[in-house]
Amino acid sequence: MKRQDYISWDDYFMGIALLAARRSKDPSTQVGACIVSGDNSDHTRPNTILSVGYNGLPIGCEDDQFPWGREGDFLDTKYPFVVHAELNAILNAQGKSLVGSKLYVALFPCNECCKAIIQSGIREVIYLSDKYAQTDAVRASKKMFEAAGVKLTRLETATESIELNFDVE
Ligand SMILES: O=c1ccn([C@H]2C[C@H](O)[C@@H](COP(=O)(O)O)O2)c(=O)[nH]1
Ligand SMILES: [Zn+2]
Repeated sequence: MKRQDYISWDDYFMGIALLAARRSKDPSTQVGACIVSGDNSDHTRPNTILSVGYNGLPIGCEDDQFPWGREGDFLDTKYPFVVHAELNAILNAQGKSLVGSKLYVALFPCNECCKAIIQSGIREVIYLSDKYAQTDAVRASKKMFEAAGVKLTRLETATESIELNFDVE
C-alpha cells in the first residue's frame, strides 16, 4: 500500500518558499517565494518550479556591510537595500516566461512586488501570512491585484511543519 502521509503539491511548493526564506539574513521577517508553472488541470504534465527567491541584498552588496535594522534614518535601515523575495524570484527567472504562472509566498506581497508580479504575467498568488494587511502598501497591492484579475489564495493546510533530516543512512 502506498504511503498516506505524503505532502500535497501546495504544501510542497509553499515548503520550497519557506525553505528559501531560511536563507534570508533579515533578523525580523524572512520571506521566501517560489514561482511555479501554470495550471495543470488537464494533468498531462506536472507543475514545475520556474524560480525561487528570498529577501536579501543585491549581488555584490555584502550582508555585513549594510544595516538590518528597522528603525532610525531611512539610510540606516534595511528598507532601501533589501530586494523583496517576490521580486528576487521574478528576477532569478532570468527572462524565462512567467506568463500564466503561480507564485507561492510566505507573506502577502507589497505594492512594489505586486506591480512586478502583474507585469510578469503571474496569474495567482498563494500566500500564508497577511500580517501587514492594515498597511497602505498591502491595501494598494490588493487594489491592483483585483484590477488586474490576479487570483489571491490564502493557503489552507493542516500542515503545521515539515521536518527535514540530513542524517540519511
Ligand atoms: O512584499 C514583500 C514585503 C516585504 N518583504 C521583506 C522586506 C523586508 O526584508 C521584510 C519586512 O521586514 P519588517 O521588519 O517585517 O518590516 O520582508 C518581502 O520580501 N516582500
Ligand atoms: Zn515587496
